[in-house]
Amino acid sequence: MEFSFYKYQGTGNDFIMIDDRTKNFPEQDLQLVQNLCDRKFGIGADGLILIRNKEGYDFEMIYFNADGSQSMCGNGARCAVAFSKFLGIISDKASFMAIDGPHTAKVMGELISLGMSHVNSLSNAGQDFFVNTGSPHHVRFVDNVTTYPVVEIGKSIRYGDAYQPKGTNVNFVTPISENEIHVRTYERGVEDETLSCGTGVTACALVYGYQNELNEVKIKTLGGNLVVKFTAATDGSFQNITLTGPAQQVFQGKWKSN
Ligand SMILES: N[C@H](CCC[C@H](N)C(=O)O)C(=O)O
Repeated sequence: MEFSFYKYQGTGNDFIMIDDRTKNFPEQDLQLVQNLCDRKFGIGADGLILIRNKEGYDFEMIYFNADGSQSMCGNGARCAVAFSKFLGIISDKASFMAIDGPHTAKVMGELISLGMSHVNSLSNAGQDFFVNTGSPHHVRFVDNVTTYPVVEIGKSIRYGDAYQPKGTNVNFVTPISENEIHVRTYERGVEDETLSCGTGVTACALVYGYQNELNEVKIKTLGGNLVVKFTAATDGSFQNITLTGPAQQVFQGKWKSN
C-alpha cells in the first residue's frame, strides 16, 4: 500500500492528514492507524484525519485518535479546514461534516475559526465539571496547573468508574486573569497529556465564562494560544461557540507498506 500524507499541527496537537476523497484508505484497519500514529515506529501523531467527499458539504472529516478510536476533534477540525484550503477544496469558508454533526469554519490568514456544536448544558462532577463539546470533557480547576500531576490524575479520572466504559478527556485549569485561563489536558485515545486539546479548551472556556459572565475567553496551552467565543442562553445552553487559533502544515511525505 502507498499513499501521500501531510502532517499538520494546531497549537501543538498534531495530526496525520490524508486526502482520501478516492476512499482508498482502509479505515477499518485500526492497527494501521495505531502504527501510523506511533511516534517511534510510525509517522507519529496525536491523531489521524481522513478528508472525504460528502454530498451537500465541502468535505467530511473522519478523525481517529492515536489508539484508533473515533471522536470529534477541535484542533483536528481546524487543521482539516487549513488542509482543505491547501487542496483547493475551499477558499476562506468551509462547511463540513464531522462525527458530532455539521460545522462551519472561516480561514483568517494563519488562523482558523471553527464553529463548534452547541452545548446543551454544563454538569457538576463532584467538585468538578463535565461538558460534552463534541467529545466528553471533565474539567477541574486547580491552584497551579503548571505543577499539577496531569498524567497521573488525568489517567485516574479517565479510567475511573464514573466514566466507564467510554472514558473521558480530563482538563485542568488555572485562571491567569479575568478573561484568560491556562489549560492542560490528559487526552482519551492518546492516553497521555497533549500540548493542546480544542474540544477541551472549549469545555474549560464555557465553564469559566459561565462562572464569570464572560462570552469570550482566551486560553493558554503548552502548544500555543486559542480563543473561545460563545453566547450563553437563559436555559443553560451555549450557542455560537467558536474556537479560533493557528493551524500549520509541517511536513509532507509518502507512506509505503507491504
Ligand atoms: N481525544 C479526544 C478527541 C480529540 C480531542 C482533541 N484532540 C481536540 O482537539 O478536540 C476524544 O477521544 O474525545
